[in-house]
Amino acid sequence: MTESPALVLRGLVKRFDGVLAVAGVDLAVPAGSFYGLLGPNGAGKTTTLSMAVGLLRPDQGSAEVLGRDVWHDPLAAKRALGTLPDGVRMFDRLTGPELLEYTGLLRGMPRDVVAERSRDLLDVLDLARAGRTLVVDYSAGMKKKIGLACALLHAPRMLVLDEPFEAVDPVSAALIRDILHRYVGGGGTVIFSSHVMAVVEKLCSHVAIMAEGRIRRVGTVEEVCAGRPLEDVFVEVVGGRTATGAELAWL
Ligand SMILES: Nc1ncnc2c1ncn2[C@@H]1O[C@H](COP(=O)(O)OP(=O)(O)OP(=O)(O)O)[C@@H](O)[C@H]1O
Repeated sequence: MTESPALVLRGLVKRFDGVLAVAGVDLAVPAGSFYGLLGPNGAGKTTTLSMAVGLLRPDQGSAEVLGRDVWHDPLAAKRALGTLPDGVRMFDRLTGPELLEYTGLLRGMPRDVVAERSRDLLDVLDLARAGRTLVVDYSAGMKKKIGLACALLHAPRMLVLDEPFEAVDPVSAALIRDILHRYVGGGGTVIFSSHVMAVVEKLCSHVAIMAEGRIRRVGTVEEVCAGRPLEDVFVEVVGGRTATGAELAWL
């Protein structure tokens, strides 16, 4: 792993209706790292990753992918990027193969390369048997997988994935882990958000824990955990809540 950053976020701030969702995020993701972004619901992970990939304009701050500013040089930055956004509508009135073809041609890829890679991705991600089913009729996990296939199609050097394991069955999750592991082994860089501590602990070289729009802990997994389970560190950082038994007495 080289230490020059593949993704640099500087002072990112975002407010929604005056409410701070992201309150000044700085992050340097080293090239060749496998980076996990953790945080409780509403911590600001999706907002941060959306600003990092050019989907949401920050109120302040900047994002750079492999040296290209996402907002000043968007084409170059996006060429180097594969993204799996959360909750962004796909062109889902297409079949999986049609969506991949559309995505590849939009990116200016040769038709035969798109066709070959699409076949590979649909096979590996077990989507080939969905046949002529429209993406709108896919299950939630299948939608994640076709989104991941679209992100990988142009073989980008950096992947930014929002909750890639959400709603995905255990067999597919293992498959996605293998694909990402190989991708990083081949020199790619991944940052992904997740709520699954075990996945982050097992896969990642680095981790950042967000809460209330700020990065609270950051470093290699060994540094952040210092010999403790990641879940314990996470609960300590974000502040755990336990039910005392008095709540929901009516239930
Ligand atoms: N489009 C929006 N309009 C208004 N508020 C928003 C919008 N998007 C996000 N927020 C708010 O910003 C905060 C951060 O949300 P965000 O989706 O980034 O969190 P998250 O860490 O990804 O959460 P989760 O783990 O639940 O997906 C939340 O308080 C959310 O309500």
